[in-house]
Amino acid sequence: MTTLADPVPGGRPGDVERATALSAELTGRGVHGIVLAYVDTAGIGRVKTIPTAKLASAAAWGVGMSPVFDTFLANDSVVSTDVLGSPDGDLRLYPDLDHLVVLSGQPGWAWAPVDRVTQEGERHPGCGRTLLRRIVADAAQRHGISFQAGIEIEWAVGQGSALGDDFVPAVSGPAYGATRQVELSDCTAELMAALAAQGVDVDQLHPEYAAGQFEISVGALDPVAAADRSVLVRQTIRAVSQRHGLKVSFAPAVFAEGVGNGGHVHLSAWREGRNLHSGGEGRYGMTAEAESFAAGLLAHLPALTAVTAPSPASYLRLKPSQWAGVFTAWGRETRESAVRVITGTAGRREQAANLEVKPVDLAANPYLALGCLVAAGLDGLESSAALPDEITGDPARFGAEEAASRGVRRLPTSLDEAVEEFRKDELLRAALGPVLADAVIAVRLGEIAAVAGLDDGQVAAAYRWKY
Ligand SMILES: NC(=O)CC[C@H](N)C(=O)O
Repeated sequence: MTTLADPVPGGRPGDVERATALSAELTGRGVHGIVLAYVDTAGIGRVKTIPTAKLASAAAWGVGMSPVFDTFLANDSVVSTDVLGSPDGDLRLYPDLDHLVVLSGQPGWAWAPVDRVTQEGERHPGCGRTLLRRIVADAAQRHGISFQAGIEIEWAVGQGSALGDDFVPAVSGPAYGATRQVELSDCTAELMAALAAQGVDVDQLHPEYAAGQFEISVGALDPVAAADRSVLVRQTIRAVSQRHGLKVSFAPAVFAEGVGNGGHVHLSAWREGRNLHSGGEGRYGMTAEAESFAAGLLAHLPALTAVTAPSPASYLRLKPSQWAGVFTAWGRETRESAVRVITGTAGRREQAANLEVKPVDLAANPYLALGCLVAAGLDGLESSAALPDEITGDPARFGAEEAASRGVRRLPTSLDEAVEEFRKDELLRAALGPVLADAVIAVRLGEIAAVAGLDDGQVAAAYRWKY
C-alpha cells in the first residue's frame, strides 16, 4: 500500500506536503478546481482539470494524459512519427506549484503549468516545458548566462459566441485610436485587474492596427516563466472577454489580408546580473557576445520559422511592410527587420536593452519557440558569429541583388518552405531532440495537408478560432 508520503516518481521533493497545504488554502479561497495546462506541438493549449482536493495526489502521482497530443493537429486529427501518435501509452502531468495561480478571470479556478513525465517518472522527450528548462540550465552551466524573456500578445476582439465562424470586430475606430479604448473600457479594466491579481506585471495595453485588435505587453521573466505567463495571459484575456460577451482570436491571421496577430519575443542575455546588450563595445552598446547572439538568431531564422510561425495561417501574416519582420536583418528600433535592437531610453539601458524577434506568432508553442531562439542565439555566441551591418528602413525596398549583397533574406513564404529550412538545420533539430524535431516536422506536414486546396480566406478561417 503506497501513501502520498512515499517517494514521488515524477514530482519534486516536498511538493506533496506543499500541495496538501495549498489545496486547503485554495479551498478556503473558494477555488473549486485547478486547470493543468500545457501547449502541444501544433501550438494548441491543452488542459485537464482536477478538483482542488486532488492537488496533493496530482503532486504525488501526476494526472494521466496521453502522449498522442504531441502529434495532434489544430483540427484535432492525429499524425504520427516513429515514436509518437500511437493510441497506446500514457503520461503524467505534474503541476508546477511555483507557478500555480488563482484565476481572477475565472472565479472558482486556479491554474498551473505542467511538466509531462513518463509513468516511470522519467522526463518525457516531447515535453517542451522540460526542454526549455534544460536549455536554459545548460546555458547557465556552460556560459554563466541567464535570460530574460517577454512575449507580446496581440489579439482580435470579436462579437458574439465562440460558436460562430465569422469574425465581426467588437470595436470600431482607427488603429491606436482613442475610440477603441473607450469602447472596450470595462473589459480592459477588468482584464488589468485580473492580471494584477494574478501577479502579472503589465507594461502596456493598447488598441492595435488591425480590425478589433489589441496588444498587451508584460514584464520580462526567465524563459520558462515567460512562456507560462504567455499561456496564462491568453487564458485570462479569453476568460474576461467571454464574461463581457466577446470572443477573442490570437490566430496569426484572422483574415487572409492585412495585418495579423504577432507574438513578438523580447530576449536578453545576462551574466552575473549584467545585461550583455548594454554597456558593451559593440554597436548600440551591445557586447561582442550580444552581437554574436543576434547573429545566431538571424542565421537560424529561416528554419526557426517552422517553430515560431508554425501554422499555415502564419504565412498569411508573414508579409513585408506589415511590421511582422520578414527579412533576416536587424536594426535599432526597426519595425520591418526580423530582429529589432532595443537599447531602451537613456538612463534605463542597463535594465531595458534587449532583442525583439518579430517573426513569431501565437500559434507557436512558447516553450519550443523560446528554446529554439535561445539555442540559435547561443550557437552564434559560441562561434563568435559576426553580426552583419545594420539595415535601416524597410528591407522590402531592396532588389534581389542588393538584398543578397547585404545578406538580407526573405523568410519562408509558406509552411512548406519553413519545414524544408528546418529539416536542414541540424542545430535546431538537435536542440529539440529527435522526438520533438520529428514531431515538429510531422505536425507541420499534417497542417499543410489539412489545408491543401484551400484558398487564403479559407486557411484564415480554418485557424481563426483555434488559438
Ligand atoms: N505593433 C506591432 O509591432 C504590430 C505587429 C504586427 N501586428 C505583427 O503581426 O507582428
